[in-house]
Amino acid sequence: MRMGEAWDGNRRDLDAAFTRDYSIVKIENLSVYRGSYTALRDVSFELKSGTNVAVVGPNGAGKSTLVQAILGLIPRSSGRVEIMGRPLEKLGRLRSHLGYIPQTFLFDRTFPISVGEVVGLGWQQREPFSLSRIQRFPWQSNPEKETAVMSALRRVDALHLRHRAVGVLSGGQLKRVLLAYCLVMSRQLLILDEALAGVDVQGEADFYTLLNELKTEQNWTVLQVSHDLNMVSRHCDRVICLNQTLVCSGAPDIALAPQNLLATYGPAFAHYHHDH
Ligand SMILES: Nc1ncnc2c1ncn2[C@@H]1O[C@H](COP(=O)(O)OP(=O)(O)OP(=O)(O)O)[C@@H](O)[C@H]1O
Repeated sequence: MRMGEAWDGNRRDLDAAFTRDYSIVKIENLSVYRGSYTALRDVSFELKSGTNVAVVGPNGAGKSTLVQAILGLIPRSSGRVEIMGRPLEKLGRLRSHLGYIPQTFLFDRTFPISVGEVVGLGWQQREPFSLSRIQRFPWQSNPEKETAVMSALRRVDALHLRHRAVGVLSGGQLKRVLLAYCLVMSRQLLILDEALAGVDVQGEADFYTLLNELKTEQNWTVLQVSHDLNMVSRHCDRVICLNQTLVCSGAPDIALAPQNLLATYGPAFAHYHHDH
């Protein structure tokens, strides 16, 4: 049973998504202009259910642009994005099955909201169209939600932070809390955009281990932008090398082979590789 199992009118789509080799994301000929600049050109790939896929590439390669286009946060110039078998524009309530942890999570650190309350924001009722007691009196406590929040925080080893103000958390603690926010409801796809930037080496390794455990338990498909090729090669199933266009993709030992890294990062990589 997946944590935070949710009611959804699109049950058939979800059942399909639980089976292996189901296509969670399908990108066809995606191009994105940012102003007059072509940030992404003619990118196509598919993500299968239950895989942990990294997007790597140099600064300005279009990695965040790709993630934002998949989430529908920025417009596409051309091409098609399908999520769970549906065009992005027709995702409807299935959108709640996407979890996203951005590169930077900017908020007012003096805002008085606790960790438990933040995670609770990710929880939704099972029957959204019925006027339940909770919807009529949203300030009243909801035992189902409390249980879901506690079990998500426990799973990311952050239950002890539950009553702490979110503004006082360290970078690593905040990332765990955001992961709990994603975990409190059933999700299919988790997108992380350099989510571990600024987290120390041990924290990063622990987070990757936790992410892979959750991927197996929850059958999450994970798409993560990362600059840490070492972590990527150890923890991801597939790697997509991007530099404005898709340079290559495949298992880490193939995609991260020196000739592919040279094609992705250019001569600067050759110097780096030589010096280390
Ligand atoms: N809002 C914007 N307006 C105009 N150009 C932008 C905008 N955002 C990004 N760009 C440009 O699009 C290109 C791709 O940027 P993007 O942030 O997707 O790269 P990235 O691979 O995520 O880089 P990094 O590794 O540095 O985070 C860059 O040349 C960037 O300058």
